[in-house]
Amino acid sequence: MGEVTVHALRGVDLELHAGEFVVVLGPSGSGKSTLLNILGGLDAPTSGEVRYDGGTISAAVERELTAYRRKRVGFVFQFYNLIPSLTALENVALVTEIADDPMDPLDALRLVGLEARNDHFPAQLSGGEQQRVAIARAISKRPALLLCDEPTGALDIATGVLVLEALQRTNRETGTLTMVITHNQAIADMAHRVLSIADGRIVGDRRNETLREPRELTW
Ligand SMILES: Nc1ncnc2c1ncn2[C@@H]1O[C@H](COP(=O)(O)OP(=O)(O)OP(=O)(O)O)[C@@H](O)[C@H]1O
Repeated sequence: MGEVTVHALRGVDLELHAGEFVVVLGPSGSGKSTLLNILGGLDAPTSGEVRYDGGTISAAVERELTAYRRKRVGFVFQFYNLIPSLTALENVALVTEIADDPMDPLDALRLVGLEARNDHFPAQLSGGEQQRVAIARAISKRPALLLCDEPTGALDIATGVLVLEALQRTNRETGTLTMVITHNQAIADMAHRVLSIADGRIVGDRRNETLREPRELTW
């Protein structure tokens, strides 16, 4: 940034495995979003490599990167980014129409428990329900990787738990590698694996022996 050099990440070395539910914890500015954006092909590292399924994403040309994002990666952000003039089902169908081997959009909504609300517009849904539609949309293309940046950041506990349950169910039933960035330490207890980031470095990488269900979490 002009005269100032910002090191968002410093020598991150990480291997992620199919089917894992990974929570990434770290203070504000520690590099969590940067890591997620690099893994998702939204940002490119200035040095180093990102490998996926035998290929190198960091060296990919823009067209390949677009294909990687479109086919392999689902994104869920803190604010749901639904299209207000489309119903829940149509928001999901927007993605399934351009995917290679998508789910039926109604099946995706069923996975997040919102099948009955399929013809409702975002304004007719609560924040947590909108986030579950965003999850259905992200998983409907059957991504290998589901990247979630503070998915419960804007929600109260009860609603956040429903969103976490939807993420857990899709991880279990579809085997999608799910990565959830959060400030919220409590969420770590439902993850297979917990990464801690501080000052651009991975300072912790542990596995939970026993997992807690989302409804057992409190914060
Ligand atoms: N586009 C950018 N240009 C310049 N600096 C950036 C940019 N994006 C991130 N940074 C800096 O990189 C560092 C890591 O930012 P990042 O957003 O990855 O952190 P974070 O852990 O996700 O933080 P938060 O929890 O607040 O979202 C911060 O110092 C941030 O200011």
